Amino acid sequence: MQIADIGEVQLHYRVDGDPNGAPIVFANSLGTDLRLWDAMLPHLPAGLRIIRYDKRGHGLSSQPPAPYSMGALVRDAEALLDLLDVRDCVFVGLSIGGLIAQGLAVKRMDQVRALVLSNTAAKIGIPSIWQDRMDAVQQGGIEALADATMERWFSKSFRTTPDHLLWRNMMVRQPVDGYLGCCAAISGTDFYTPTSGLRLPTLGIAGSEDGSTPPDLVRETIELIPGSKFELMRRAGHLPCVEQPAEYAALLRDFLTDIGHI
Ligand SMILES: O=C(O)CCC(=O)CC(=O)O
Repeated sequence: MQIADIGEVQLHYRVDGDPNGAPIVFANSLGTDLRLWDAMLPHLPAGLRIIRYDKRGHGLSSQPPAPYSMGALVRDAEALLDLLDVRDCVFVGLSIGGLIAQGLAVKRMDQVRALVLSNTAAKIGIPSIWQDRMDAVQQGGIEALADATMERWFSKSFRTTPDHLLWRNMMVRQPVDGYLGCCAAISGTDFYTPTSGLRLPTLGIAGSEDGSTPPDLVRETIELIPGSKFELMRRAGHLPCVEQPAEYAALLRDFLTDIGHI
């Protein structure tokens, strides 16, 4: 467990794998912390320097008051990678993590050599949906959204297993300011134009039962980047690295091999 003091906030992060290996960075979704990747990590190939972190307002990172801007979330990732002296990483971003990935790739070509945009889009939802969610949380806490969220996050079959309750618990334990702050950041973000200008190897991953960022939405963003590859994971929801960790890692391994990162 490590903490990076980047001035405005302190970010909790972890480094696993080979400290001298090729860097791969993971940014997780709304309402989750860096344990999102726990089950998938052991399936990754050897020789990678694996970095993951809790974005502001999540996990063990600082909890500044809401709202947050996407600019601040991108700056946090940028500062963490500078602190860890990371260049030419593969940045894997899931959902809001994928928005951070797009923003960082546009800003810091020296830090990011390739992208994995997982269960994400250039624009997620519309402001009225995010406002409704923020209103619900302000009235009833994150608990008020939890059951509906599980239906978007997980496939029908995964929801019949008790495992999904761990993720429900994780969601409702996130700081309210962190959840609200990130909702505001997503609501205010439309990366359609900057992402259209990206020219770097990109893999898109979608889940066939994703109720948050459905496959067509993910595909539309991936197709903005020439030469990108799109993979659909069947019988998976919004968090395929949880539901199908070995299959998810296999997609990453093939992509890392294709681009010569391993
Ligand atoms: O998961 C995210 O980071 C944002 C997208 C979303 O709507 C998640 C959810 O369904 O709660």
